[in-house]
Amino acid sequence: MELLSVSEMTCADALAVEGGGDSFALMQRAGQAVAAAAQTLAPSGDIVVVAGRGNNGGDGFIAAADLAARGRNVAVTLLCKPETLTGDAARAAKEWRGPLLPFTPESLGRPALIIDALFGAGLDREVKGEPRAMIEAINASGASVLAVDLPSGVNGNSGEAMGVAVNATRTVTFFRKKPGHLLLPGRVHCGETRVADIGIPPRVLDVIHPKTFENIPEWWRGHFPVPGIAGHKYGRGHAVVMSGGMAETGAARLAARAALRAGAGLVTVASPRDALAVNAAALTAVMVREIGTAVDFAAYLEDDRLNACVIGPGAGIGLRTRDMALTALSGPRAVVLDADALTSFADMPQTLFDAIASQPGAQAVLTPHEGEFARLFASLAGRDHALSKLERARLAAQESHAVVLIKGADTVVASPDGRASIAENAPPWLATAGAGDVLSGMIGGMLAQRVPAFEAASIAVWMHGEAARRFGPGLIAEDLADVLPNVFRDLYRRFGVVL
Ligand SMILES: NC(=O)C1=CN([C@@H]2O[C@H](COP(=O)(O)OP(=O)(O)OC[C@H]3O[C@@H](n4cnc5c(N)ncnc54)[C@H](O)[C@@H]3O)[C@@H](O)[C@H]2O)[C@@H](O)CC1
Ligand SMILES: [K+]
Repeated sequence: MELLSVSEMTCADALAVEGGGDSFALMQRAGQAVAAAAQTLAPSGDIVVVAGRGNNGGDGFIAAADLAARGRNVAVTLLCKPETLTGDAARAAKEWRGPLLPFTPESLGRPALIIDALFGAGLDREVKGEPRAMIEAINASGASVLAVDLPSGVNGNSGEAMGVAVNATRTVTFFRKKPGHLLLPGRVHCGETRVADIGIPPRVLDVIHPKTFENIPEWWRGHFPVPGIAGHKYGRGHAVVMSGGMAETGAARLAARAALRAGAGLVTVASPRDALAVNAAALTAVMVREIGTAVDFAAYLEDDRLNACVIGPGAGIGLRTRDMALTALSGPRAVVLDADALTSFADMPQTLFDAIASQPGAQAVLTPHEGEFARLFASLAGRDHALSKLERARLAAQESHAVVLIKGADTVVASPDGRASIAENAPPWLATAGAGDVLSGMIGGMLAQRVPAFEAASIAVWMHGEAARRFGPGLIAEDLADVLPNVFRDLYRRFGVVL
């Protein structure tokens, strides 16, 4: 579940070799894993291996030799002259005694399977010229495509397509996935990604200390909140969700209901007077409390059982929301700032960041979508094309001292301490009005249960995606909270919690 950057993967390889391994043996196992995957993907028909000049191509040669030995009809097309290959790739190429075709799109012919071994972790610039024409031909071929390590053209760290990238049916990577397998558009280019064990001992991770994780239950299970048998509702915390004015109360109610479903012991909607009746009429298990001004809010928050606040959904942009957020941040409680609360600080982000930094025990979570991110972190968003979503989230977390969650189909959560998670379970139909309000409420619910901010946000992101996936197309935001009990039930089973 750890994700390794390209340099961390190089380090893992080096540590495995230092620890008595052999780099060519790693390449052999990588090539054999590719050959095994090829057999499953295309049990019959011709195979063409498109090889580059680096070790990715080396893996391709090993796979070609292995598949030929299994009786498959295989040809290799190589980007350079074989005598210019060096190191392990040169050694792998020597094991190949089958046909070597010219590096032209015509050489592809009409195979059942193309093995893409052109570029892997070593891709370091835009793809142009002959490799570009070859990638375009692979994509137009109609054949199944098995990518070795990464679809050629996809940057392993950022998931960006560097000019052009192979559209793979399946990708086989080695030891651990890389961020580029999960971040968009890389994930789409990968097709289905599988990880092969090539004999790198997991203990190398003790030296590397990876800080990027696939957002899956196995990673956060140690922080998943399970109420104890002798528990009290106050033991599960009390979340407060700030409501906007009369015409904008729905978002806060969505968030409040989600906070309760996510497990908060109690949830209160803090409502301005004009919206009190509409909020009260529409809520049952969620409580309502009149809060007009930041002074009222501060007085209310003197009750230290109120341990998590959600401010932003439908809150309105401007001074009132800013004051409410700063009030929430002035004490030892967890705070989720979303939507309008983020935009309210667009002209004065430093005021927000200073307030978070001075918050005792700082457990703040900011949940921008790309537009809100650009308003709050203008300097990072301006360098948009230079920085990946993962890097932007990390830098924003450092700058704001908060956990920063950048939404999308590849939601990234980053902690000021450098850790980050990437989720890939959100279905396309989760992009629907109000889904973000539900997410901020779920994070509030997790925080109320005293889950640390980074894990609270990551757990909520995964459960939110999972709820949407289970409900299926046609989902509206109101449905999400009601699917959560099923998601909880399965997590309890998965974690061996007795129901
Ligand atoms: N390091 C190891 O021990 C292992 C590495 N393995 C394989 O090795 C791969 C990495 O090998 P390399 O570091 O040799 O890198 P690659 O094989 O990905 O590519 C490097 C070569 O491509 C060139 N190149 C990069 N971008 C280009 C572009 N846009 N246009 C044209 N040429 C470009 C570079 O100049 C270099 O010659 C991995 O992806 C994996 O497939 C596996 O064999 C497992 C073990
Ligand atoms: K590749």
